Amino acid sequence: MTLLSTTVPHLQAAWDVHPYLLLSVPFALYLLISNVRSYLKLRHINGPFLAHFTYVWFVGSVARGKMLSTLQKLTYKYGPVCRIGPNDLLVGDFDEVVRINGVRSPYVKSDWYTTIRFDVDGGDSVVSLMDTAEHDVRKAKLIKGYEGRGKGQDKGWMDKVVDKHLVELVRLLREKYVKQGREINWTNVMRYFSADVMVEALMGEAWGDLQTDSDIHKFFEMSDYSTPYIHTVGSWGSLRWLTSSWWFIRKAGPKVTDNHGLGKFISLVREEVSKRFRDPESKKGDMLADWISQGLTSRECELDVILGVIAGADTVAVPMRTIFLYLITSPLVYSKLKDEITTAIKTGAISEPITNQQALKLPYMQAVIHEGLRMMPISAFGFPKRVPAEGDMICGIHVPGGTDIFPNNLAIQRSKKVFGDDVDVFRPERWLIENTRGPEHRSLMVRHIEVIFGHGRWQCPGRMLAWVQLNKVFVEVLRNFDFQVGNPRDPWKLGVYSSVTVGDFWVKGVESRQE
Ligand code: HEM
Repeated sequence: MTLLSTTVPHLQAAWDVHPYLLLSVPFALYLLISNVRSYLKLRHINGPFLAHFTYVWFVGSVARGKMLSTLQKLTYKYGPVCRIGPNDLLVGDFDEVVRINGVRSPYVKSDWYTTIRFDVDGGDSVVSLMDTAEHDVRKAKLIKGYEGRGKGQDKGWMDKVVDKHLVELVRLLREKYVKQGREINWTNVMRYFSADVMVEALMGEAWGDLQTDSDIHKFFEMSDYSTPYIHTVGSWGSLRWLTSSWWFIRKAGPKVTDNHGLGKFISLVREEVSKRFRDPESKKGDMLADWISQGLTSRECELDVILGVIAGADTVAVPMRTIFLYLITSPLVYSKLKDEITTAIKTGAISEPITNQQALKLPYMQAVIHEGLRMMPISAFGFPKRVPAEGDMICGIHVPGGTDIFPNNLAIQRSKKVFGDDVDVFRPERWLIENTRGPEHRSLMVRHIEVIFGHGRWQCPGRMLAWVQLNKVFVEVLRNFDFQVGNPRDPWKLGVYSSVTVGDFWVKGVESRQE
């Protein structure tokens, strides 16, 4: 009673002078307690000092866009398990990442996935569906269409979709650039190619980015500025509940009334989907036709077609740029690959365009693609999963329930145990069977590369379409042209926010076709 009667007048006086200061006391106490609780939860796991208490370290590192070198330093300093946030660990052990993401794993998606929501009306595509059972049901309906096994998709469907745009790509390179002696914006032509492939595969007709050599709907303009944003916000645990709330998306997200970007693109997809639901027989043999026949609702179709373009366009264009830079700046590798392609043409081992099956039989080209993916893993770290309530042992360390686990793709792809001591060197020869410890070892190497597509029930359903494009594009451009980098001093602008972005990448091409 005495304490109360002496304290209240003091509080009253403080309130009169500094009301905001007084209000900030409970907030500061809350922050202090929650930081201490966060620290204690994972205090036995090493990582950068700030990462133990706040998201400042993680957010700052992602926003700088230099995640490749950051992850490399972390891996050397802290080993396979490292703390990168108050509730977040990075795991670079291949077996553990495969186990965590396995089909029977009790792990669930981290709420990081909600940052990939884009629908102003509150719908989820397969990737942002948080409930595992709902995700699995949706994915089961999507998978055949994605893999070219759906209704109306014949055996050569994927080859045909890709070939059509390869022909267009070679035409564009020859007519607009090589013949005129103009430098090629490799960033753009690769993304126009993969976008046209993706849109045609999904809805039966491409936008025509390649034909017009332009970002027709300014889709990439939107994705260029949203990629750093999504990754930065996604790494800020306490901010993402706000930015992924339907309220926020409705206020700041894309609108179907927009005349370009994601909003415009959403309205185009809605139009096509509603047309197809009115007349399901109007187009056959694309992913959408299969999904309708699988019983997806029109809302689900809309959301998953939109996701397909977002997930499948620039993702494939990234390795078509990164592998290409490694290739054209490594003369010994370049000439060996050219020789392999020339011999295959002369001996009739490959058709024009090359088929996916034929490409799989070109050992040096397979080596170049795998090594290029290894050097630059498209996303430095993978999508996080949440440890089940009872906790788990990861690499022999106890990890409490509720912790988010990010796969460290870079560490997996630079594993010295699997790839040898020179892991930081671009050396496709390591993939040739005679240089491996035999077929089993080579297949282990391949599985290490494939973690870039995720694993288990969450694995990327578009990876076959991605491989078919990668397997064909280098053969088709190299059988026609020779290339050199436009600006050897500063060949491109690279950003690694987890996803890799490549801008300002110019190359010079000359005719090299021998009839
Ligand atoms: C080299 C190119 C690609 C890479 C590296 C890649 C990588 C990934 C990754 C890491 C995931 C998430 C896995 C997880 O949740 O743990 C994913 C999911 C997904 N990807 Fe890809 N992807 C690529 C190309 C494509 C293409 C071409 C398509 C479309 C044809 C596509 C469609 C999807 C979809 C729909 C999902 C969501 C799957 C689910 O939630 O179960 N991706 N991809």
